Amino acid sequence: MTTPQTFCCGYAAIVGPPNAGKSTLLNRLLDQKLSIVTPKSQTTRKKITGIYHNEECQVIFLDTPGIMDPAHLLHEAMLHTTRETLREADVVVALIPAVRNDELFDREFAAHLFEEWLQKEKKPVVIVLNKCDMLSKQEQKEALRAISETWKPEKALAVSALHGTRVDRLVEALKPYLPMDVPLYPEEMLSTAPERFFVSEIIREKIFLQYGKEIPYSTEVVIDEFREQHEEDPSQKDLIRCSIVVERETQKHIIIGRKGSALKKMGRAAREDMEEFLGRPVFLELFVKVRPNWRKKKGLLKSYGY
Ligand SMILES: Nc1nc2c(ncn2[C@@H]2O[C@H](COP(=O)(O)OP(=O)(O)OP(=O)(O)O)[C@@H](O)[C@H]2O)c(=O)[nH]1
Repeated sequence: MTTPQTFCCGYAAIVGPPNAGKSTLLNRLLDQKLSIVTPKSQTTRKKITGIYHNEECQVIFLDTPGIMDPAHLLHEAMLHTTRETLREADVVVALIPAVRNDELFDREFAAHLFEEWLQKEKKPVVIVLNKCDMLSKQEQKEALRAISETWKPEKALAVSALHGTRVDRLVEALKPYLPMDVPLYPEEMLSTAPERFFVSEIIREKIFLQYGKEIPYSTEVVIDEFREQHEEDPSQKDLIRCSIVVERETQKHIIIGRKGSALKKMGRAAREDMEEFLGRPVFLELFVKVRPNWRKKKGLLKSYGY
């Protein structure tokens, strides 16, 4: 039986620079694709809660948008999300990617993360040096030593989120900083975000994967209708109607492609993933809309949930 004396449960925020592997780590920890992963940076725009369970603890992970210099209002809203998420956390996972050059990791970023973000919040910090598959054992040790000596986190460990190396040790490292409490969520629950959120994230992922240059960054995905009808009538598929919002007409043409071919290809890939995620058939309708400069407009950002 779980009692507050034997069980711990709390919030762990995952922070780091864009492309550090935060989403990959979250998906690996939960053994499920909850957060979108692409080789491009800044794919994560909103906070995603993933819930990890074992016999001794429940860790509610909060993924955050990557920390970077804000270029417009959307970036500022993303950084605001990161700041708010840090405040909610009992413990912080600071994800620092290893790099294969003379520095082993980005020292300048790590200094910025600690000095401008983490020291102000005064939360316990576990440093995770991710992408350690890119470094030798010796280099990993050197990097961890340099990090520990400079910023004195509660703990520092090297993992590879991509390959799953030492990811299980992270939960052990976090446990001492979680309050003793009963689980807040039932065991079968992997996230508090609704299905429609994951559906829009799947479309965003496909856009990031298929289109180049500024297109993914100028795009927002809005679910206009999510009609769950398959469960009641198995001859029907669930209907998902969705708008892809871009900033310019030229972007709309690129998204649609010649005779609709690009949109069709992207829609097919998204629908296949959605069906796998939801475990039921989906009819997906996509519309492309132009909303000039949506990333700079407060009202529109708000209506998109930022
Ligand atoms: N070699 C290596 N690559 C990794 C590892 N973890 C993540 N990656 C890659 O790094 C890229 C970025 O991963 P994400 O998980 O999307 O990174 P993120 O920090 O969530 O990115 P943002 O959405 O920009 O905040 C992807 O191409 C991943 O496959 C790792 O342990 N080793």
